[in-house]
Amino acid sequence: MNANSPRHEIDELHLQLGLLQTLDVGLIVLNKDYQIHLWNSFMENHSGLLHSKLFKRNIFEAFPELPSQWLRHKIDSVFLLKNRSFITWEQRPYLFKFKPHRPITGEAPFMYQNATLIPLKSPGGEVDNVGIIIYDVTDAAIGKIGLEEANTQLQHLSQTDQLTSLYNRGFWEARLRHEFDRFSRTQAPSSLLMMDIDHFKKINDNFGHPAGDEVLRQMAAILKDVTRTTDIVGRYGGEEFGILLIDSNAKQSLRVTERLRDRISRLVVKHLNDEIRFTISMGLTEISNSFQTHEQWIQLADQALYQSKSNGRDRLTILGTED
Ligand SMILES: Nc1nc2c(ncn2[C@@H]2O[C@H](COP(=O)(O)OP(=O)(O)OP(=O)(O)O)[C@@H](O)[C@H]2O)c(=O)[nH]1
Repeated sequence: MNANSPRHEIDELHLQLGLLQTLDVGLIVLNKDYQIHLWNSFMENHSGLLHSKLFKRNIFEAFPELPSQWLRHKIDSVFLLKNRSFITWEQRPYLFKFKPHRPITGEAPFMYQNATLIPLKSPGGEVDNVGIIIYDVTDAAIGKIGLEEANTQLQHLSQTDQLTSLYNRGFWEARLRHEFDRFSRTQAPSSLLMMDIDHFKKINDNFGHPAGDEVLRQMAAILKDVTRTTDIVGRYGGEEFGILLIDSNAKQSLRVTERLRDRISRLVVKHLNDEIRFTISMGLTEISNSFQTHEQWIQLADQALYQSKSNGRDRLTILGTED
């Protein structure tokens, strides 16, 4: 038989496809009408549908759940451009919703898949068929997703104060520095509010450390409550907190300090049989071009807080808005 005869080509193709049948990947061959010409044993095993049942059926009719418009477009461009095309699980977790089958991937809800679309050329250079190879990448995908989740959790832990769930000092100060740098470009006002619970040591001494912790937690919850989600709330030290009020000048920030004083004055922290009331002192400073560094901004707000303390506590002092 002539090596280039159609009969020989088909035999050759069958030989190759026979080999591919044994591989642990899915293989589908489609013609230009999206009719299935090959559905290998991997696909049979995972779909529960035999090649003989699917032979010459339009793949989009046989699998209406496929993203038909998108996949049709992909297949068409492989026919047209005669180039390979790739689909990764990160783009779409799967093409065919198969159950995961490996014990290690017990937590996977389905088989994650990568796919390669290959133009199958006849010796004349025509592309009459497209092969789709489906790879089971569930283990790799689950590993990567797990790693990303662990990283997010780690990142959260490294930014957050355990007791109050506010930003910890390091992260809060980094955000403040960022805002300070941004100000030099935008000149958008922000204000820094530093605050401290009055006579907190007495709360610990009189009611115990766990009661003190509860006071800190409830104080933190109020801080979150009276601020916008864009404001940056942090625990600066033991019983000292800082809030970066974004896009608020000192005058606008007074609405927050008033709300805060009102909420704290009505707060009664119940712990065991005790009812704990407390007050806070505050220092407020609007950002200014006169600061060379963000530390100077913190220093002035801290100085304002210190003045509130030395003038009798339970009050607000504003410093540094005259320029
Ligand atoms: N319960 C509890 N106490 C803390 C924590 N961190 C710091 N403290 C306590 O906070 C207290 C701070 O006391 P001081 O700095 O003397 O301030 P103060 O008693 O609030 O007095 P003024 O600030 O002058 O009104 C100390 O007793 C610390 O032990 C914490 O995480 N939990």
